[in-house]
Amino acid sequence: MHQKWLHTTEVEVETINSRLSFYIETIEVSRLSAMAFFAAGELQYKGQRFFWQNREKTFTLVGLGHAFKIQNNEGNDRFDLVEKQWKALTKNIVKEEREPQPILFGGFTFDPMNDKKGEWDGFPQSFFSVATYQLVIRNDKAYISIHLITNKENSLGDFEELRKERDHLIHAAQVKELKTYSKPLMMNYHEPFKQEYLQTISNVTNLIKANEAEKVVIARSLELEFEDTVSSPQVLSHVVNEQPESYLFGLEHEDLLFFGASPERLVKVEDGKAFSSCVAGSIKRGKTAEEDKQLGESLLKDAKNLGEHQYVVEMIANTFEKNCFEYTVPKQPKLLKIRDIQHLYTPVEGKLSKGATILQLVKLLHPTPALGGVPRQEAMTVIRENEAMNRGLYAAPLGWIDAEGNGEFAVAIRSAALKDNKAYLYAGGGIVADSEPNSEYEETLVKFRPMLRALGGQLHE
Ligand SMILES: C=C(O[C@@H]1C=C(C(=O)O)C=C[C@H]1O)C(=O)O
Ligand SMILES: [Mg+2]
Repeated sequence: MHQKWLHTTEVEVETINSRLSFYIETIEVSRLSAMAFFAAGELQYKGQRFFWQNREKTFTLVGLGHAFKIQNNEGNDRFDLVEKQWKALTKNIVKEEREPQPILFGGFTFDPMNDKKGEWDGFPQSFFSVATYQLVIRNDKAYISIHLITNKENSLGDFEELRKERDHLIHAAQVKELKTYSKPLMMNYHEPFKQEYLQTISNVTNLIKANEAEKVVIARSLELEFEDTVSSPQVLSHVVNEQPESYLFGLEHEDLLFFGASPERLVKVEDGKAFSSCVAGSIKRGKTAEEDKQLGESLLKDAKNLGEHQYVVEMIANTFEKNCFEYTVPKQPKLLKIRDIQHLYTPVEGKLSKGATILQLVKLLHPTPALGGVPRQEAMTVIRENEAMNRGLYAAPLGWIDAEGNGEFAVAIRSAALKDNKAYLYAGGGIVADSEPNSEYEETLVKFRPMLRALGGQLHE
């Protein structure tokens, strides 16, 4: 194994109420499979792992174990609180050139005011962690960092143990865990709220016609049951192989795995530049190249879908207007084609004003009208009162930040929660005055496909 020692750092950090030492050691390793590294943590770190890959596949991140958690149930203050604690934790870290830094990974649930019971019971409104073992693959190089954050006086012995364990994990990832996984065996497929969903869509279009809101995104869930408990690497490996054009993610919290393949960026910040994307308006892929092209062209001209899209463009442009000294928004949407569906897509870019940060943008942007609606508060009330489920992290901001203020959040759609031998799949769509219950229903079926496929479920036409 080729190894290059980088550095060991000890910094004193004052968090909200205690003094901690932050030990970091990063080594470069010969390239290894991120999935195999994730799988190597199956015994020791199950329930404390995460996986992330950006759309361009230029950045892959895996975390095993929690060196430190930042979590809270503080409603609207949750974004500020995570930012404050992360700053406190990292303010003394000395940046070394070109090395990956400690990364904070996690998400903010869709709606802290939703109290419906279900698979998300016990999940915090904000849940982030710094991994004990962090794998970063970037620019074709792989780095593994050990993070130890402790209030103990002398932790060098503990750190030595972590080094041994790291070497076992690397060995397992390179030698033992390169498996191919079969699809889980599905026993039951429930569409629990189909009639309610169709009814809700017609109720919501009536509310919209009565001017109680302009656009509301309504979602529903599917429940699958499997013969056996399904493991995280098993489903993630299928998602990774089957959805090359999306953000790929998996986040474990105790016995729940939330995972998915989303085409939608909420916000990315890199060296003071901010990027967001408006993704709303959908049509299926064609069976032939010609049909696909025709469907795409009709989507680009369709008034109902352009309407859905425009709400998102206006809101994101408005947020960039207030937080950037310079920004661009193309006048016309393009097509974003992914395996199962095509969307209207408008990228937005800007240069951040002084004081604007990625977490502030997440706070301001979430939920965009692609996932919530217009006006925001009215739409959230309609969602809360009309959806049968708790969205948890579905349609919510999920991603990472580093100590320098760089990071990226996707909108966690095309996603599912896995708990024991059950999976809950989520999909929704933007409802406007001229929405049709049946075609919205069809749209959700298309949006379920990526996760249904990864889980070995049947595919609807
Ligand atoms: C809500 C979802 O997707 C969102 C809704 C879309 C629509 O209604 O056209 C398109 C893309 C997403 O912004 C979902 O996939 O569950
Ligand atoms: Mg739609």
